[in-house]
Amino acid sequence: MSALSGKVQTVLGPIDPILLGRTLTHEHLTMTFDLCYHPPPPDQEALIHQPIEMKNRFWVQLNPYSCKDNLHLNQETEAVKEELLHFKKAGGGTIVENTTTGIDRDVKTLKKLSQETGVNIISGAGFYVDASHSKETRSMSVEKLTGIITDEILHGADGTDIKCGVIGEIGTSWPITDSEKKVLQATAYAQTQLGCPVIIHPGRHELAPFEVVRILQEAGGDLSKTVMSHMDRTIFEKEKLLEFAKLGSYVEYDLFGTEMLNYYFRPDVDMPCDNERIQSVRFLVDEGYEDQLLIAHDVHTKNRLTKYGGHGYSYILEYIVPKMLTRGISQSAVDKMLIKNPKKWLTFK
Ligand SMILES: CC(=O)NCCS(=O)(=O)O
Repeated sequence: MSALSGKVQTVLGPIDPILLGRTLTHEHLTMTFDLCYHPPPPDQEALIHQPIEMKNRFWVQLNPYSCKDNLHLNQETEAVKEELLHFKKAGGGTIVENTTTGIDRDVKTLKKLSQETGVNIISGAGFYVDASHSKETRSMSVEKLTGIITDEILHGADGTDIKCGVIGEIGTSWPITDSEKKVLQATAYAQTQLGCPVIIHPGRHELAPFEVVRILQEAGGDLSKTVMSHMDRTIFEKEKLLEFAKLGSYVEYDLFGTEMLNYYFRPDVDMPCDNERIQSVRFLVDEGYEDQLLIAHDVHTKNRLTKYGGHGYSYILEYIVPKMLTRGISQSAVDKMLIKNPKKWLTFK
C-alpha cells in the first residue's frame, strides 16, 4: 500500500477525497496550443495575427485554431483566477488540469492559482500527442518513460516538488504512433505501481478508444481507474458507444460549451452542440452507465474564457446542470457525474 492510498493528490499536497466537492475532470488553466494551429481559408489570412476583439470574436469561435493569439491560454492567468473564484462561488470545488508535457504544463502557476482561489487543482503527468514528442522522448524506452511518469507523481514535475495527481491527458493520434504506444504502456506500468487515476485523449476515430484500451489492458492497466476523454467528437453511433461503455472505463463528455460549425481536425465530423451532448449523456444514463460518466468543458483556448465572451469554467454548473434536470437526468445522476464518480476515480488505490 502506498502513502497516497485512499488520498487524492492536489498541487498543494494529498487531501481527503471528501474535500473534492463538484469536480470538473478535464480542463486546462494554462497551456499553449501552437501545435494545433490550422491555417484559415486563403481569403481570411489577414485575421491570423489579429488579437481577439469584439469584431472578430465570432470568427475566432468559428476558427479557434487559426487565430495565433487564441492559442496562448498561458497569457491569461489573471482572467483564469477570476474565473476560478467565480467557479467556487457557483459551487465548484476541484479542477483536474490535464496539461501534460508537449503543451506547456506549468505546475508553479497551478499551485499559485490553487493557493489564491481555494479551488483544488490536480495536475497531469505524462505526455501529449506524438506531434509534441521531442526527439529525446521518441527515443526513450518504456522503462524510462515509466520512470518519468512515476517521478512526476511521487517527487514533482518540471524540476519542482509540485506533484501530479493523475496521469494524463495522455495524447494519442489515429492511427496510434509507436511513440504514443510506448507512452501508453508506460502509463499502464506506472498506474500498476501507484494505483493512480489515468486520463486519455483518444485519436479522432471511433476505433481509437478501443485500440487505446487494448494497449492499456495488455500492459496491465486498470480500466476502472481510467477515463476516456472527448467522447463527444469520437463515437457517434449508439451501438458502438454501448460497446465501448461495456469495457468499463469512465466515459467523458468534456467539450461542453464548444459550438463549432467546422471541426477542422476532422472535417467529415459534425461537432455536436450542447443539447446533443446532453442527449448522449441521457442515453448512457438510461442504459445504466451513470456510474461511469464524467463531464467537463476542456477549456484550452482563450475564446472559451468569459473575458473573451466565452462560456468559462462555471457554465456546466450554472447552465448545463439545470438543462440536464429538465431533460430527465436525475439530480442523483448529476451528482454522480460531478461528485461521486470523480471522487472514486481520483482516489489512489
Ligand atoms: C487540449 C485538447 O487536446 N483538446 C481536445 C480537442 S479535440 O478537438 O477534442 O481533439
